[in-house]
Amino acid sequence: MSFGPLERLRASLAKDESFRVLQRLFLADGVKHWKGYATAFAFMGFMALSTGGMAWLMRDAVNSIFVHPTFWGVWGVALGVMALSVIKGASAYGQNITMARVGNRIVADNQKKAFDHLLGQEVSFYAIRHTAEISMRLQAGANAARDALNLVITSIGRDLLSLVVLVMVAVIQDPMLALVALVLMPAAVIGTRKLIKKAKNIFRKEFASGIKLSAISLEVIQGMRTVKAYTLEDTMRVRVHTYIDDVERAANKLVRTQAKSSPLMETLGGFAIGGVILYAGYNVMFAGKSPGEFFSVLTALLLAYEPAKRLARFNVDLAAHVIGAHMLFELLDMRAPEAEEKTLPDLPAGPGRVTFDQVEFGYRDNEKVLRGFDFVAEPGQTTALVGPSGGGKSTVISLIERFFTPSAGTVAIDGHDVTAFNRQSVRTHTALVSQDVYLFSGSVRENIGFGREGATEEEIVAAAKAAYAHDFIMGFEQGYDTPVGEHGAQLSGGQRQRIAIARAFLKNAPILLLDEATAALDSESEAEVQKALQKLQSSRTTIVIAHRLQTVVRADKICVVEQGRILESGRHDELMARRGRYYNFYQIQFAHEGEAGAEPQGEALLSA
Ligand SMILES: Nc1ncnc2c1ncn2[C@@H]1O[C@H](COP(=O)(O)OP(=O)(O)OP(=O)(O)O)[C@@H](O)[C@H]1O
Repeated sequence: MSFGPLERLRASLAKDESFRVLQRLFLADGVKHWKGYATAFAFMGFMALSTGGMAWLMRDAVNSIFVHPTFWGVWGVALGVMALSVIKGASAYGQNITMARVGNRIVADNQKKAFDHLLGQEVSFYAIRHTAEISMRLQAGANAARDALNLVITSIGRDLLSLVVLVMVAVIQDPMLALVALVLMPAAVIGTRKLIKKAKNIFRKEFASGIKLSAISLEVIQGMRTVKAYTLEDTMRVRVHTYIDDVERAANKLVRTQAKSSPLMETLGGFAIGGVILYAGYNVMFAGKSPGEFFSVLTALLLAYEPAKRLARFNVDLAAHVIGAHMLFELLDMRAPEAEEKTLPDLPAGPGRVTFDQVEFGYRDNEKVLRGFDFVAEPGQTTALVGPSGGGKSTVISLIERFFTPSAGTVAIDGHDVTAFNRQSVRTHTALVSQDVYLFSGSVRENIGFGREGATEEEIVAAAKAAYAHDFIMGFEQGYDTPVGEHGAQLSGGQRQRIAIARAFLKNAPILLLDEATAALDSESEAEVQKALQKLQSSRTTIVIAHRLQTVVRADKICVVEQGRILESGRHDELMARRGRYYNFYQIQFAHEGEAGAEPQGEALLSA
């Protein structure tokens, strides 16, 4: 993976980043849901007060049983505790439900926001990032954003409030007694600080290993046929197991680090209770104090124990969520060039004349793929691009689609430089059938229907007929409702291609871009599709890339593309007469036919 998520996280998650991530979370999501959080907070307040009330009642419980036993006193205290427990139970329920609903909304909002942002990214964004990393940021990142907010709210609302109320109860009952216990509290919190840094590092490692694991397992599953065909099971097993072991190791390390806060708190908590028993026992036995206060403080302490423990671990737990939320924010902060240019005007409608003027382009610095590329594709004509593999033919189509932007020169449609218009409007002028047909899980009908929103059943069927797909679709038991499977896996290569052609026909755009669009068809289907294409071509600009010369001999213009330039162009006969590069290709491709100039029948590739 070229991305190196661990390195990026380490570099960007600076010391005060936790604070900034939290601040952003609160401003972006917390404020928006303030009503939900206020409700949850109110429930937590009730929880804290009822908990404090219980501790308070312990004094009366002990005194009314042991010191001044009265019938009504015992009843009063018992009913009081029951009433408080009902309030506490109801508040806990209310708080959980409210927090969960707000939390789920935050996850959904963030996922929508992140997904919309992904739609606005350029094609090149996806070329350098693994699907697993993007989906991890989308899933785990949104969950972490919710968990970070919830942790902060519950820590303040439930734990801190409970602690404050309980401490107040203890202080009111016996200030000295409370003091003895409270001295040890800050020590526990300070003790966990060292653990936080360690936990953050481990979290980062766990995330990075998790991304790698899901990336490699996704690849292996998707490439299972290749794995099996080349008996790569053992190689892949070793690879995947290594990553699983890494994740396991990080998880174990994390648990060890987190668990370190427990003995600290247990010990210090025990010391606090021991101190209270010593001091209070001495007071009750020798200073004549009532045991009620002692029990009340002890109960307050015991009840304070859990929230205090959680608060001491607060920072350690928060570290994980902050790192996750940071991953989501990183995704949201990346520029989304396609979304940003929505303000650019729409490309005006026109016949669809495509021109390239001295276009330079490279995917990598210092590696030019197109060099001074000049090219014209006229409306109503078919222009074919032929030439050796890697010459830059598909790149020409990518530039017309504005998947990439030239570094110099101009790509224009009807004389308008495409970079001056928003990409969506440029793409409404084009219908693309590329080498790798991509079908989405769903029915045949849906997949053809993606060509044009709101297309009628008749239009879909007409497009399928034109693409020579109707007959095989009707051969399926479920007809147009037949599921195509993941990436169209339940169809043959030729069937997938015909569905993609039907989709492009349905789009009915002025510029038709066919990149090896009929390569997977048998000769008979190809001849039929070619006939349909010829009908369509009369009213639009068609640009065809083909390795099989059979598909292009009738083109209005054939351009030979090699090393990012057009070497020669013209009609088949003209190029043959010129006896140049095209003539050579032709000779090589049809060498087995014996004589040059014979009608092409072979399917050899142009691989000179
Ligand atoms: N996304 C990409 N990132 C980096 N380099 C790329 C990318 N796509 C293509 N290239 C490189 O650009 C060059 C031209 O590729 P292109 O796909 O345009 O060639 P082509 O003529 O269509 O080849 P083919 O006939 O094999 O499909 C090749 O050297 C290829 O390695």
